[in-house]
Amino acid sequence: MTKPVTTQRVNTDTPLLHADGVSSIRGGRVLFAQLQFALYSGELWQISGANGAGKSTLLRMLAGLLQPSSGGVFFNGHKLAAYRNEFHQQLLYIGHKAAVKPELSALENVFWQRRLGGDKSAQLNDERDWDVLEQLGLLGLEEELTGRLSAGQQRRVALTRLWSSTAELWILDEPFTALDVDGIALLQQRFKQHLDNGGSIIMTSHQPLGLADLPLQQLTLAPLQQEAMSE
Ligand SMILES: Nc1ncnc2c1ncn2[C@@H]1O[C@H](COP(=O)(O)OP(=O)(O)OP(=O)(O)O)[C@@H](O)[C@H]1O
Repeated sequence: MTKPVTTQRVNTDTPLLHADGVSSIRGGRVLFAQLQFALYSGELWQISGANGAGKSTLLRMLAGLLQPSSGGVFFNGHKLAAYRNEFHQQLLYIGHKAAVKPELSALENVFWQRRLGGDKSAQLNDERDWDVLEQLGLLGLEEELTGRLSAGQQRRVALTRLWSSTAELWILDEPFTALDVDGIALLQQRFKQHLDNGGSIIMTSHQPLGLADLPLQQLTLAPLQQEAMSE
């Protein structure tokens, strides 16, 4: 079982997202229990913990992709299940896999990400997509099949969503994976812009983050003595 350890903060406003007493039991193992978590607009949270501690599981719960074994997740004070459409309009979730279509070019991936993100005006070869590719250092690779790009280049294609989306809440599983030093700096700059605009971010990362000018808050899933439980 793991015990949540969070930093202390005092804020009386309604959180943008909060988890109230959530627990996860997977394969008869308690990953976390009675977890309390609240995220407010403009905040950046890092969820850390050992391999298998339940970080991805918690992110998927917070993104409404997985039901907690007990407890609930709330967006702007509304239970997710009853507020799904509004929540999805404000959510950008990127899982730990690259989340790109390998059989499409980088440019096609960026287009489809924009279209599937709800932008009905999006067109293939959109100037905005070229801008995003340029910002991510992907110019010259736009016609390449994404599956043939390197791991870091594929990650950059996946992360273009952070440049084209208008979602308020980003939930990102290991976004820095495979990025080089320049890629990490680019992503940190984008985080800062998003937070300065009042956006919020929850992410996992195994790396200690050098986010000196970003107000990082920590939630650690720490291992406790395991108890056998049924799901
Ligand atoms: N679909 C599933 N069914 C049963 N158990 C699962 C399932 N998915 C994950 N688990 C288990 O839940 C535990 C937590 O997995 P999770 O991916 O959340 O860990 P993590 O903290 O993100 O790990 P890592 O740092 O390695 O990415 C693991 O022991 C894993 O085997």
